[in-house]
Amino acid sequence: MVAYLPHMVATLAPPAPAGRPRATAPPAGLLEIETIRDIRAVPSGGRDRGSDPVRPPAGQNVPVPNLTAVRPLEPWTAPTATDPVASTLRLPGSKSLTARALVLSAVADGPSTLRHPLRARDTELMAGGLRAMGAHVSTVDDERWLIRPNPLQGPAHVDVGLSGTVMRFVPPVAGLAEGPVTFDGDPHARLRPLGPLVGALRSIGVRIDTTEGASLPLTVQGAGQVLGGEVVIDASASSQFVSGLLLGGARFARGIVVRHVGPPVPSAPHLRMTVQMLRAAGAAVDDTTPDVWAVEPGRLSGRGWDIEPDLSGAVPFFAAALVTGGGVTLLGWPRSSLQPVDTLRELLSRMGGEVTLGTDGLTVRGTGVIRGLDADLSDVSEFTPVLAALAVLADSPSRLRGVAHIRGHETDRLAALARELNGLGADVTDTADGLEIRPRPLRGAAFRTYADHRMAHAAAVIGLSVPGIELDDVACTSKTMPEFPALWSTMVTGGDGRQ
Ligand SMILES: O=C(O)C1=C[C@@H](OP(=O)(O)O)[C@@H](O)[C@H](O)C1
Ligand SMILES: C=C(OP(=O)(O)O)C(=O)O
Repeated sequence: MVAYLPHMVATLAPPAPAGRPRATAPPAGLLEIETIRDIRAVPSGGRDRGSDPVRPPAGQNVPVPNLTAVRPLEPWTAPTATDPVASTLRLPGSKSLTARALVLSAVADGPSTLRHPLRARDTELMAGGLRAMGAHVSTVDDERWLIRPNPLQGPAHVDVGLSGTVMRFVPPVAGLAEGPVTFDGDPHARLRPLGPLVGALRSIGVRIDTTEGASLPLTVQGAGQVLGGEVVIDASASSQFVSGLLLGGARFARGIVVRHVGPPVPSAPHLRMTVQMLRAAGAAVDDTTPDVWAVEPGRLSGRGWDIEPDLSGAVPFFAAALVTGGGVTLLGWPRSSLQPVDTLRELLSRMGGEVTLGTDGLTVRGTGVIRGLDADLSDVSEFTPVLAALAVLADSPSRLRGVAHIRGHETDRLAALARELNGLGADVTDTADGLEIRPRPLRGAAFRTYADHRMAHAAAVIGLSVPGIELDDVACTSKTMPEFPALWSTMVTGGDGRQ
C-alpha cells in the first residue's frame, strides 16, 4: 500500500488576522492541500491511523491557528502504451461506500467493521472527522476498519480537505454532538457549494456560524440533539446535500423529510446508494415520491460493511482498454452492485468497448475503435473527465450534457477540461451544462490538474496514445487512490496489478 502523501512537509504560515482565516497562496511549485486547525490531529508524516479520538481538551475552545501543510507538486509524464494493455487489477474500495459506512457506523448503536475500505485522503479525513467528535475509528488494518460509536462531542475540528462527502455528510452529524464543531478545508473547498445544506440544517434548528456567506469555514454549535422534521432544499448543485441530511436524519428526534425544489438533482445512483445503506443499517426510508426522501427516527444497527471496488476509480483503467485496443479486468466485482455499473457498461459500449461481467470480474475490451458520444451524464458526472479524454481520441464529435454542477466539483471541471484539452490541440467548448468535443490531431504538452484527481485520470488516458503529456501534479490522485501512478504504470508495462 502506498503511504498517504509520504512527501508531505509541514509549513507554518503566518497567523491569520482576526476574522476569516486567510487562504495563503503557496509558494510556486507547492500546492496547498490541507489547512490544519489543530496540528496535534495530524502528526508529521501526515498519516493518522490511530484509534483514539483526537480532540482539544474538554472545555477548551477549538484553536484556529492558520497552520498550513503544503506538499510539493509531483510532476509526472503520462506513460505511453506501446502495446495493447492486458491487465487484471484489484482496485481499492469505493470512496462513496466507505464514506457512508463510516458515517452510519459512527451514529449506530453498536460496533461496525468495514471490509476492504478505501484508504485515501477523502476517507482518512472522514475517519479523522468522526474520530475528532469522539467516535472510536481504528484504521490500523488496511483490510478491516473498526468503528465503535461513542456519544459525539465538541469542541472538535473537522478538516474536510477537498472532499465533498466530508463537507456535506459530517455537518448534519455534528448537530448531534454536544459542543462546537468547526469545519474548514483546502482553499478550494471554501468555494464548493454548501449554502443549501447550511440553510436546511438551520431550518430544523441546528445553529451554524459562518463568517462569510454560507460556506466554509463554519462552526456547527452542536446541541446534543437535532429536532429534524421537513426541510425544503435546492439540491441541484450536489446530491450530497440530500445524502448528508438523510445519513444523519435517522438520529434526529423527528427523523427527516427532504423535499427538493429546483432544477434536477444530479447523481441519482448515489442517492439510491444512500437509501439502500440506510435500510441496511435498519432505517425506515421512503423514497417513493420523486424528489422527496423521508427517514423515520430510530436506531441504527452496527454491522459489517463489505466495500465494493470503486467504479469511478476504475473508469480510467477501463478507458485504457479502449485507447489501446486491449483488455482490462477488475477483480472482486460483486454480482449485484450499489454503483452504476450498468450505466458505465452502456456508455463504454456506445464508445466502442465490450463490457462483460464474469466470474473473474468486470472486463472491458477495446475493439480498435473509439466512437464519439452524445450523452446526458447527470447520473454519473464523476465519469465526465475520463469520458472527455476518450472523446478527444474518438472518430467523431461528442456532446457530454447534463453536468452543469461539475463546475462545483474539485475544480470547475468544464472550464478546466476545455482549457487543458484545447492545450493538447483538441477543439473543445464548455457549454452551460457540458462539453462539445471535436477531435483533432493531438500533441504532447503541459496539462494542469488543478488538484483534481479526475483531471489527472483524464490526462493519463490521453497519454497512452499521445507521447509527452506532462502533468503538473499526479499526487492529487491521492484524494481517492494514492496508488494510482503505480497501478497505472504497472498496467501500461504489462505487470500484475492484483497486489
Ligand atoms: O455521494 C457521493 O458519494 C457522491 C456524489 C456525487 O456528488 P455530486 O452529486 O455533487 O456530483 C459524486 O459526484 C461524488 O463524487 C460522490
Ligand atoms: C466530485 C467528486 O468528489 P467529491 O466527493 O469531493 O464531491 C469526485 O470524486 O469526482
